[in-house]
Amino acid sequence: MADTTTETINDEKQNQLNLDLVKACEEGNVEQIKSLIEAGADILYHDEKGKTLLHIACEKGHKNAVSCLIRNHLAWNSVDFEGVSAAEYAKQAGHEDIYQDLVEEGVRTEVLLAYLDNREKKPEEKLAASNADYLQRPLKYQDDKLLDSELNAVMMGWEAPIMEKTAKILCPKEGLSVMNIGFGLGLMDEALQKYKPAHHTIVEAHPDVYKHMLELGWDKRPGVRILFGRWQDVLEQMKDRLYDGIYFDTFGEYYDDLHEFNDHVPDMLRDTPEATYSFFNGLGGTNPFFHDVYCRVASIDLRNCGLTTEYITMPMTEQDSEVVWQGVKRRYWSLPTYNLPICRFEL
Ligand SMILES: C[S@@+](CC[C@H](N)C(=O)[O-])C[C@H]1O[C@@H](n2cnc3c(N)ncnc32)[C@H](O)[C@@H]1O
Repeated sequence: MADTTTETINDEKQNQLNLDLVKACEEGNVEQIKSLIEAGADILYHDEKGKTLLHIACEKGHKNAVSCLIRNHLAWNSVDFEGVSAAEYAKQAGHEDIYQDLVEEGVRTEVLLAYLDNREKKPEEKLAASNADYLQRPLKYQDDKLLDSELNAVMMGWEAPIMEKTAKILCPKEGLSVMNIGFGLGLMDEALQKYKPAHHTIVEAHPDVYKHMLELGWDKRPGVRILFGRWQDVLEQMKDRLYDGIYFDTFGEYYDDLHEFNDHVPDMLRDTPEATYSFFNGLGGTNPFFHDVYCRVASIDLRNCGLTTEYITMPMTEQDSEVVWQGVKRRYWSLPTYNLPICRFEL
């Protein structure tokens, strides 16, 4: 049986080490931080609100302490129990340089992880399980929403200004050739049609959405061709022509899938300075820090495909009211701005 007196002494010693480490982080004393970690202080220590050592160092503006904690494997994306990242603590306290350092750290880690992850995955594992699940679940169109059977919002009407602005950039004049992956509520496709494209391919995988498209007569619209199937499965048909504008906005897929799609874009986008690719930039849509990291990661991935990315920032207000999210399981957007990606061939 363990000796309770010894255990109490050990607990007290551990507590003291942890409190000393908190103090060292508050003071930004890097030498002290290092020696306390070596002495066994808990780098994963957090308070009752989930505030980690990284939050403390960020809030106090101790740049060197932040990098020391990261070098000692404290996660760059640590969040408190309310989901607020350490980087946001830095920003809120006016330490923009630390915020940017953490964005850099996040980008480095994510790019590396994505590379390692992709290298290790077999092709069949890359088929996102959640996309297959999603495609089997029934959908319903309700007011200005498209919902799945678990009340996840596949698409919502508040995104209309994003779709309209993007469509105008993708199809700036009549007679162009455009492609949209993911019909949803048809907001993007309606917006593209306003600019009278000569050719308009729509790729859609969900049978309920496809049925809805046929009911609305999309298959009879001039210049429109519908490719029914997962984009992964109809790539060959998608690639049988070139497009001046391409938009990607699917559901139940991950960043990996977007990344994989990006690799195909140069084969389909017309080789002109105006030809544009864009995608729904919902990555990290409920956390400004993760969103910033993902915007940078996406630009790096696209640069590797020979495309430059510029983000146009749009103020977002429509999705602010609680009423908009009534009846929806999860609020997937809460940022005050939307970063609309414009990706073009590097000249
Ligand atoms: C977010 S909605 C698109 C909304 C659309 N941008 C609009 O303006 O209404 C996503 C759409 O992608 C479709 N989708 C999901 N996975 C897909 C895949 N792998 N290939 C093609 N379409 C897919 C969904 O069925 C859904 O209709």
